[in-house]
Amino acid sequence: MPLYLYDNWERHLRPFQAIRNDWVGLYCCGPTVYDYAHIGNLRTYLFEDILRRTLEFNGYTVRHIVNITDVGHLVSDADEGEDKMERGSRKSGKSAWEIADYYSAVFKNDLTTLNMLEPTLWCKATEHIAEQIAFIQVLEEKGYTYANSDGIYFDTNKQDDYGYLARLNREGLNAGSRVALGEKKSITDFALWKFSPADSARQMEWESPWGSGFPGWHIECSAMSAKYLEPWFDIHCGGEDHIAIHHSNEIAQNQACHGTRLANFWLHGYFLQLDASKMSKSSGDFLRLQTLIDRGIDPLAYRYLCLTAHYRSQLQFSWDALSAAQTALGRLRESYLALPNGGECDGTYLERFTHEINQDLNLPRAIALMWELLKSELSAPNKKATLKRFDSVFGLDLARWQPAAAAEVPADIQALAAERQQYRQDKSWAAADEVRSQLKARGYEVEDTANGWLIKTI
Ligand SMILES: Nc1ncnc2c1ncn2[C@@H]1O[C@H](COP(=O)(O)OP(=O)(O)OP(=O)(O)O)[C@@H](O)[C@H]1O
Ligand SMILES: [Zn+2]
Repeated sequence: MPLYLYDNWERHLRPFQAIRNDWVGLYCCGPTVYDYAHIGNLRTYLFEDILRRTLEFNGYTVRHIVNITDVGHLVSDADEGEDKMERGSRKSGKSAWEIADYYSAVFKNDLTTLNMLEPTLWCKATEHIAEQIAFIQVLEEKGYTYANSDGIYFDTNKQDDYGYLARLNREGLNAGSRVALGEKKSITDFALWKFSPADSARQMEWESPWGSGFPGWHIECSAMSAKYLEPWFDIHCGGEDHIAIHHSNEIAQNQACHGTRLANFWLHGYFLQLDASKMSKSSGDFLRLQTLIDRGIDPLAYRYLCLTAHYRSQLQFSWDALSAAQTALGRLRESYLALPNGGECDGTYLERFTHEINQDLNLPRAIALMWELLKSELSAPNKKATLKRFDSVFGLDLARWQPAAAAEVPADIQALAAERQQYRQDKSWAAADEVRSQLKARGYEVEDTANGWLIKTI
C-alpha cells in the first residue's frame, strides 16, 4: 500500500518514494533555544515524530536530523532587530551560551516526556560556523550575494522562481514595502552573514572573510542538512510559519549552491491556536508542557489530543478538549492492560490501519479505527497484539503503562485474579465467586471489562 504525503512544493498528495535504498533523509527545523518550548512548538515535533514512525512502520530506515538554532535568529523575520539569543541573555542575566544549553536540555526532555523518538542526530548552529561560511563563499563565487553596511545578503532577484514554495507574489510584496527595504535591494533578500555592531560586543561572534559577525538564520539548515544528509534528500519539515520565509530561503540557497530544492517532499505542521491566534513564544502568552503537568495532566494526554486532529489543520487549544483526551487515554490504557497477551496482529485491521496512516498520516481516522477494534468481535489476545502494532505509530506507550496501584498488587493476588478468570472461562461460576470472595477478604476487587479484567483495591 503506497504511502501518500501532501507535498507543499507541489501542493498535492504524492506517493512517497525514497531517493536512496539504504535510508530516508528527514530534516526537521529545530527550536530557537532562547526560551522554553510551548505546546504549540511541541505539536509540530509530535507531527514529525508520527511521520518518522509512519516511515518506519512502512519499513524504511530513517535518518532523522534536528537542528538547534542557538545563534542568528533575529527578533524580526526581516533580519532586523536583536538576535533572540542575545535578547534572552539580556533579559535573564545569563550568558547566551548558558541559556542555549539550558533551554536545549529542557526541550530534549520535553520530547522524551512526550515519548518522541530520539533523532538520529542533533546539530547546533554554533558548532557549524565553518560549514556555513563555506556555503556562503560558494554563493558569493556564483554571484548570488551582495554586501551592505550590516551584512552579506542573498540577492533573491537572481532567481526567477524565488518563493515558489509559498507561491509568493514578489511584485506585490516589493510594491507594498518600500519603507521596510532599508539597504536591501529587494524586500525578500535575506542575511547570510551579519556584521557584529561596531559599538557593542556580541557574545556570539566569529571571524569570517567578510569580518567579524554571525550567520543568518537560514544558512544553518542548508549547510547542516547537506552535511548530514545530502544536498538533495527526501523530506523537510517545519511549522507552517516556515513556508513563506525560512524554507523559501533555504531553498533559494540550495538552488544557488547545489542546483536542488533541498528536499523531494516539503511537509508542514499547522498551528496550535490559543484564543484564535498562534501560540507564540515571542508574545509571551504560552503554555509549556510543564504547565500541563502541574495541572495534573498526563503529558501523553497531550500527545493523544494531537493525534485526534490532522496535522494539516490548525488545532484550537482548550482545557476541556485536553481533559477529554486524558479520559480517553485512561480508558484506552485500562482496556489494553486488561487484554491478555499471546495473540496475533489481525491482518484486516492492520490493512485498514495502514490505509489510514498512509493517506497523509490520517491519525484521527486511525484513532477511530482503534476504538472500533476494541469494540469488535476479535478475540481479546488478538486485539491486544493488533493494538500494540498500532501503538508503534501512535506512540502512546501503552505496553509500559501500569495503574498507580498495580505495582503494589501482590503476586498471589494477581494469581488469584487469573485463577478466577480461568474459572469464568470454564463457566465454573461457583468457583469463580469463591475466589472473588477470597480477593475481597484481602481488600481487592476484580472489575470485569469488555476485554478482560482489572484488579483494584477496595
Ligand atoms: N503555535 C504553534 N503551533 C505549532 N507549531 C508551532 C507554533 N509556533 C511555532 N511552531 C513551530 O515550532 C517550531 C520551533 O519554532 P521556534 O523554536 O523557532 O519558535 P519561535 O519562532 O522562536 O517562537 P514563536 O514563533 O513561538 O515566537 C517551528 O517548526 C515552528 O514552525
Ligand atoms: Zn530550518
